[in-house]
Amino acid sequence: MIQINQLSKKYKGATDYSVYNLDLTVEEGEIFGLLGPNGAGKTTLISMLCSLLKPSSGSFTINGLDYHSHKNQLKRLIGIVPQEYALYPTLTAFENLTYFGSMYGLKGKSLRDTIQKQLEILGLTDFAQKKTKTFSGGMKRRLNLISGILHRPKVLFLDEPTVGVDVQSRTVIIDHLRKLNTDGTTIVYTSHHLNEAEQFCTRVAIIDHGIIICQGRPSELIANQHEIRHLEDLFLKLTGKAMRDHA
Ligand SMILES: Nc1ncnc2c1ncn2[C@@H]1O[C@H](COP(=O)(O)OP(=O)(O)OP(=O)(O)O)[C@@H](O)[C@H]1O
Repeated sequence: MIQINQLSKKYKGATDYSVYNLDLTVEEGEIFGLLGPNGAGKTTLISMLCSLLKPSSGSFTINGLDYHSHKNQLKRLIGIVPQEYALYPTLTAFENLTYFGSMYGLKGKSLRDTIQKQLEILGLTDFAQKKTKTFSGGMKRRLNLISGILHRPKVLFLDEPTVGVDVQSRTVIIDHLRKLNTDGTTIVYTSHHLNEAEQFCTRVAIIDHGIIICQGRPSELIANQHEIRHLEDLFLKLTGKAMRDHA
């Protein structure tokens, strides 16, 4: 489904690579977790896969399509849920979603029905006509999710979709992502919630300094290590306890 070959990114003026010669395959139907400390390169990688950022070198295909030759086809195939809220604060929830739906060529009754259904599943029906600037963090995260899935993408990229939300919102978001996956959407997501990733992902890759240092099924990665009971233990063992401050 996703085939990444020797993908690298060095930002303009930077001395180091943020992603370096990265090879990775994600199979159709997976829920794949990209895990790593702050500054590891997760957002950089996901931004390149969403075609929001140009790679310095290397290549990737999604469903056999390469960005350079099939840009428009690829854009329809994928959904993006960015880390920053992609919402217009002075528009209502319904207006925001109508705008995002129209960007994917959706319109009319079918778009309105899809929006209403998604708002209902994510518990936002009563707030459809409210401006999003009045929403709590959890509500914005749920709305941000809907904006990326209205066109029923085959592959969904999510950058920290549950950051800063309470357990209730997180449960609704994860349950909905599971349902989307069961219905045929391949999911690639980044998170700092290692317990969540352990439960949610079919496979994970731990990234540090732009390089994959370990990948596999969470249960197998844990079973293969002595005195490691959870993904978080393995994560700390592999990436260390030093903080990763950068500016
Ligand atoms: N626009 C940019 N210009 C220059 N350097 C950047 C830019 N964006 C990110 N970086 C650098 O690239 C590296 C990887 O950053 P990235 O945001 O991809 O990490 P991350 O794993 O997503 O981190 P976090 O968990 O904090 O979101 C960091 O060293 C960061 O400082």
